[in-house]
Amino acid sequence: MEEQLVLASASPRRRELLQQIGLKFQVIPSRAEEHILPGETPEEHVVRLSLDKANEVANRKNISGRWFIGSDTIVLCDTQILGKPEDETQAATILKQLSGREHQVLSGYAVIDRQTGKQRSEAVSTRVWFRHLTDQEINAYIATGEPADKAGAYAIQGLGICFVSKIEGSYTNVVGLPLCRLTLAMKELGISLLI
Ligand SMILES: Cc1cn([C@H]2C[C@H](O)[C@@H](COP(=O)(O)OP(=O)(O)OP(=O)(O)O)O2)c(=O)[nH]c1=O
Repeated sequence: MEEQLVLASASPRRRELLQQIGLKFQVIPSRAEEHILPGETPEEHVVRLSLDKANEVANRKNISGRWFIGSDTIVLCDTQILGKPEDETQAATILKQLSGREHQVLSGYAVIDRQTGKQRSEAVSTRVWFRHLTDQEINAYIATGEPADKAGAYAIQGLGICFVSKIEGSYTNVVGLPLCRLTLAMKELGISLLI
């Protein structure tokens, strides 16, 4: 029997986080578009995209499964939304901006129950402080390839942890899914978990 839970994501980080808590699920990357709409707040943005990603997969006719999870992660610095860098130059600009200061990582999640039509969604924020980074460190970090597909051009679960002097809030939220909040929402929608 196919798994009833579907992760609508191409992110290996999200897959690993759900595996970490013992869940069995299908992984189907979403094809939802990721544009910022004029006037929407960062919180509204990540929640909308999370819902779009989950709904896009849930609405496909040939897909089995009952519950669909979508998520989106952005970095907020100086009220500016920093997504995934388009190239190495942009990665360097982002890392220089984050150097020596605090930023916010905002992840949205959405869980949709296709059987009952019920859904839960929310934006969760984590505060992260970076120590000062030299240009040499930034260039060496970019050369590792790690920043390429990460919001804010770093990975807290990788080498990027060396830049983090302090964090306040959920760690898994920075990696890509706020597991504490998400699992509460999953329970409310009837998904059985070990705890
Ligand atoms: C800040 C940070 C982000 N990230 C990653 C998580 C996400 O994969 C990515 C943000 O991009 P997203 O657009 O949220 O996700 P995605 O395109 O990788 O996958 P999908 O839309 O299919 O779910 O940044 C880390 O892995 N570690 C970090 O420390």
